Amino acid sequence: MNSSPTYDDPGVYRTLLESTKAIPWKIDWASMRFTYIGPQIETLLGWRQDSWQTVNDWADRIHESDRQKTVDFCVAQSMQGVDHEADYQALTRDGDLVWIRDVVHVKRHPDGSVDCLVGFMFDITERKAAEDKILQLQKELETMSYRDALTGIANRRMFDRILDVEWSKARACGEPLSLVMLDIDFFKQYNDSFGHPQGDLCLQQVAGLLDDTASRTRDLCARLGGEEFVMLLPATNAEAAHAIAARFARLLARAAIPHRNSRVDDVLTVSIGVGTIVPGGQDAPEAFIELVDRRLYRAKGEGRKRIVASGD
Ligand SMILES: Nc1nc2c(ncn2[C@@H]2O[C@H](COP(=O)(O)OP(=O)(O)OP(=O)(O)O)[C@@H](O)[C@H]2O)c(=O)[nH]1
Repeated sequence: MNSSPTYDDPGVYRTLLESTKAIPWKIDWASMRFTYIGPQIETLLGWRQDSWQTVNDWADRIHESDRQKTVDFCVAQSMQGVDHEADYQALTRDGDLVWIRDVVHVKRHPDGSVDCLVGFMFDITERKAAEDKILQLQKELETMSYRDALTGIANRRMFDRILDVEWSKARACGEPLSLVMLDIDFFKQYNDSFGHPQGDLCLQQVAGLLDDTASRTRDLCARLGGEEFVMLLPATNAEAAHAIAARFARLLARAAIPHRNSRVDDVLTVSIGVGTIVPGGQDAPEAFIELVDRRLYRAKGEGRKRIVASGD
């Protein structure tokens, strides 16, 4: 290996190159051998400077999950004479991994054929770790922004998104889509008699029962806000939707959550509106939600603790 750089003023350039954190290198294209690599490589990866002889030494020290695609990419770009950058994980002598960004300039002969490659390796481990952290946080944030913080089930935002998707699917397949909307009866009085923290626990319990009720993979339970919940039931006809609403009411009755200040029972009850639609060209999800909501409020008006599944 010839480790002396071939520059006009080797002394100055050498000092500059070897004092940067980036690691300079040069590969002769015809022989595929390193003609130079900065001594800093030993500090970064542990491999001695004179152990970098051929491109195979470079390829062998790339983690196997990145090796083939990095080598293929760099060779293809170099053959086309295109400057390029490659990010990959390099293996240190101790078996650790370091993220490297290799920035490569392709030097060509006057006839256009490749003469040599010159480049810099940058240690981007910290940057990658920060990027990974940001991605992870973004994912968490996205998940959180679709979940109701109190109950852990989907929130209104998620419901709106899924409804859009299921609506299109139902329209395309001519399938029925059902909604069960429910609201706890006299929940203000529940909070007043048991306190807000107990009210929160009660909402969590109701959410759990909803989850138990609508168990098919495409079913979605969501908290729309306050003490109002919804079950979105794809490929479910009116009869089945009514049966599911009734099943929830049964599960809630079995849970027998005491509610001494309710005016309809001595346990927690709900009022429920149910609707089913096979969406056609003119139908809009908003109008369907409003219809089911009106049924829910009719259930309230007609005495609560009941299911209304028909009428406007
Ligand atoms: N504990 C708790 N209470 C909530 C939450 N969100 C809304 N509420 C309460 O739910 C109650 C809803 O009251 P209303 O809209 O009057 O309804 P209601 O008392 O259930 O009466 P009806 O629906 O007519 O049977 C209010 O007292 C709100 O403070 C929450 O996250 N936690």
